[in-house]
Amino acid sequence: MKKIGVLTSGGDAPGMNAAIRAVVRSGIYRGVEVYGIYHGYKGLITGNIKKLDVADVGDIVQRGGTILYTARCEEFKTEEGRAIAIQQLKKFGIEGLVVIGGDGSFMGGVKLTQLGFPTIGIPGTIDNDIPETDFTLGFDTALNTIIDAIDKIRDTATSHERQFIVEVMGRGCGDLALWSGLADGAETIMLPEKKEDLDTIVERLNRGIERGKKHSIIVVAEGVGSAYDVAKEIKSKANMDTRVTVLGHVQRGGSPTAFDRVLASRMGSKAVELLLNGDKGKMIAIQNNKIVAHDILDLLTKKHGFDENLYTLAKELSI
Ligand SMILES: Nc1ncnc2c1ncn2[C@@H]1O[C@H](COP(=O)(O)OP(=O)(O)OP(=O)(O)O)[C@@H](O)[C@H]1O
Ligand SMILES: O=P(O)(O)OC[C@H]1O[C@](O)(CO)[C@@H](O)[C@@H]1O
Ligand SMILES: [Mg+2]
Repeated sequence: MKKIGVLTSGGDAPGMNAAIRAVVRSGIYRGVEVYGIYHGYKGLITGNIKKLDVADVGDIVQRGGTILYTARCEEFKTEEGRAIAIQQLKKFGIEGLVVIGGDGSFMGGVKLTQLGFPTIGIPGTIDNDIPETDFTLGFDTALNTIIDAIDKIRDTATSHERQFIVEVMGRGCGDLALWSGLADGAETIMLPEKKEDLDTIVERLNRGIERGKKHSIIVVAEGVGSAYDVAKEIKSKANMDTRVTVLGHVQRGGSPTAFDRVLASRMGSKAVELLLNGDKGKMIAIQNNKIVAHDILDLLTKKHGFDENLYTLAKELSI
């Protein structure tokens, strides 16, 4: 293999740039040319492709977002779209591809692999919703952004003796809510994986109030529903002064943490190594601090594991 490509696809995540840098530099170090494909699969179809040199990925390890831009591309889901993409890859002489993104992006990669075009995935999404990896790129940074925000919210919650409902991202996965809730000592954590009825939650809040606790933080994963609805229901069940904060896309930005930068570097290098060894249709993962690879079709039949122990611990510590 003499030329490989790299693209980012789906929602962006801090650490994607560090992964792009690692793919480009590991590729060049191993003697191959590396091409950046802009705007995800859309750029593959339109041929928005450019050779990247060592200097092109300088000064980006610390930057959030993705210098390659990202997109969701409906056309790539069609056979015709993918046929054009393959033509473009052939035109540029690119023989292997690293896809940095989420589960949808990996499905796209698998389709390319099935068409005889080797692809390796790197999990990049703040949600941490990918099976068979302990962490995805961006999760740790987003977590730290959330914690910083909740610490600030707690100051005002304490001063005004209010109950704050904070909505964090995570469409189908409650990891951001669970980890931030535990790290911030939230009184209640609401997750899509663990439905708890509001009466129980209100009872617990009331017990706290009886003990003299005048404020509390409730962290809600977006997959559970709107924080505004939760606040409305709490108000209807108990006379509490509530406020809502929806953290939104601020969670997707910012300079990646050291953890995400190191993870991105390890994953990017491993992806290139695998591709050049003739591997395909695999996703790089981290398990017990080891960088490993899993068959994408296999792993997409599974669900990201819910950490029951962490949930129990969070409950234990917020009695
Ligand atoms: N089944 C599929 N076949 C071919 N391409 C796909 C498929 N599913 C998704 N893709 C491609 O991958 C892109 C990104 O997918 P998706 O919007 O699901 O995001 P993702 O990678 O799962 O990231 P996230 O969910 O973290 O935002 C799609 O817009 C499409 O171009
Ligand atoms: O606004 P967008 O780009 O559609 O993304 C929103 C979604 O992306 C995620 O942050 C994952 O990247 C989800 O938690 C959220 O629902
Ligand atoms: Mg997804």
